[in-house]
Amino acid sequence: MTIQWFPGHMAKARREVQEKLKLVDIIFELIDARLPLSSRNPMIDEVINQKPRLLILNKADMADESETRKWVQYFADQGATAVAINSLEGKGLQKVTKAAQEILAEKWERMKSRGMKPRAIRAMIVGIPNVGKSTLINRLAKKNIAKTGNTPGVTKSQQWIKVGKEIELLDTPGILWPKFEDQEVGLKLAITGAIKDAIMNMEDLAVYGLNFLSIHYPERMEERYGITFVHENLVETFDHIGKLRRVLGPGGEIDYDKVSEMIVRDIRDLNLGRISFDIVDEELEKEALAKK
Ligand SMILES: Nc1nc2c(ncn2[C@@H]2O[C@H](COP(=O)(O)OP(=O)(O)OP(=O)(O)O)[C@@H](O)[C@H]2O)c(=O)[nH]1
Repeated sequence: MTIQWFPGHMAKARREVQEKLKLVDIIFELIDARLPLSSRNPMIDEVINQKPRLLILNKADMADESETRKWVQYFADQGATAVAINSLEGKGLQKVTKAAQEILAEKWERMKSRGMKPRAIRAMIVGIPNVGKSTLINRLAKKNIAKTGNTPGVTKSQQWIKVGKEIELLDTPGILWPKFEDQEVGLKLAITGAIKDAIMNMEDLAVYGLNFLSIHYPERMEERYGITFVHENLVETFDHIGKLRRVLGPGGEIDYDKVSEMIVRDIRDLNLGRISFDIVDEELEKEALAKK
C-alpha cells in the first residue's frame, strides 16, 4: 500500500493515535528488526507522550541475528524494553506478553494495593506502513480479524482482541509516517521494501546495496557476485555481475536495469543471507561523535 504523507495526513494520523492512547495501558511500537532506528516514526516520542511502550522488532527472521541481539541490548541500555519476533510464523510472541507484564508490573501492583481488580493489559500497535502491524494482529488474534493491507483512516468502531487472558489489543493499529528527511534512511527503507519502488531509482538502490554489502558483508558479496568491492567505475561492476549472473538483453549485451533489479531482489529475497541495514556500532559511533 502506498500512502502519500501530506502534512494533513500526518496531522490526522497523529490525532488518531493520540485519541486511542487514552484507551490503552501500553503502546506496542512495531519496528523492522533490520532497521531498528530507520523504521521508527520520527515523532513517536512526542506522539505517545510518556505512555509505557514496548519496542517490538518484527521480521527478525530477515535480520542479522547478531545485530538484532545488539539492538535489544542497545535499547536496554537506554532503559527501553525491546523484543525480537517473527509475526509471519508467530515466533517469539510469548515474549510480547511477558515483556508487557514486566513493564506494567509496578502499576498493576499499585492498582492491586488500592483494591482494584486485576484486569487484562490494554495495548495498541503503532508503526510505519508495511512493518507488519496487521500480520502481528492476526497472529495474536489467531484468526483473521484485521485484514492485511487495510486502508488507514477508514472509520470503524474499536474492537478488542483477546490475546490469552493477559492482553486485550485494539484491532486497528496506529499508522504513522516514516522518516523522510534523511536520504540514507530513505534508501534503507526502500531496499528492505518498506517504501514503494516507484518513487526510488532501482539503480541508486542497487548501488547503495552493493556499497553496503562491501562494507558490512563482503564475504557474502564475494560468494554471490565474485567481488568484494564496488569499482569506482560503476559500469565495470555492473558488467561483471551481469556477465556472472547472465543478466543479458536480446543481443547478449548487459541489461543494466535488469542487473539493478536483480541485485535489489537478491537482497530482499535473502539470497545474500539475513542483513541488517542499521548497524549498532555505527549508531554508537555517531552518538559518541555528537557528544564531543
Ligand atoms: N519475513 C517476514 N515478513 C513479515 C513479517 N511480518 C510481516 N511480514 C510481511 O510484511 C508485509 C507487510 O505486512 P502487513 O502486516 O501488511 O504490514 P502493515 O504494517 O499492516 O502494513 P500497512 O497496512 O501498510 O500499514 C507482508 O508481506 C507480510 O507478510 C515477519 O515477521 N517476517
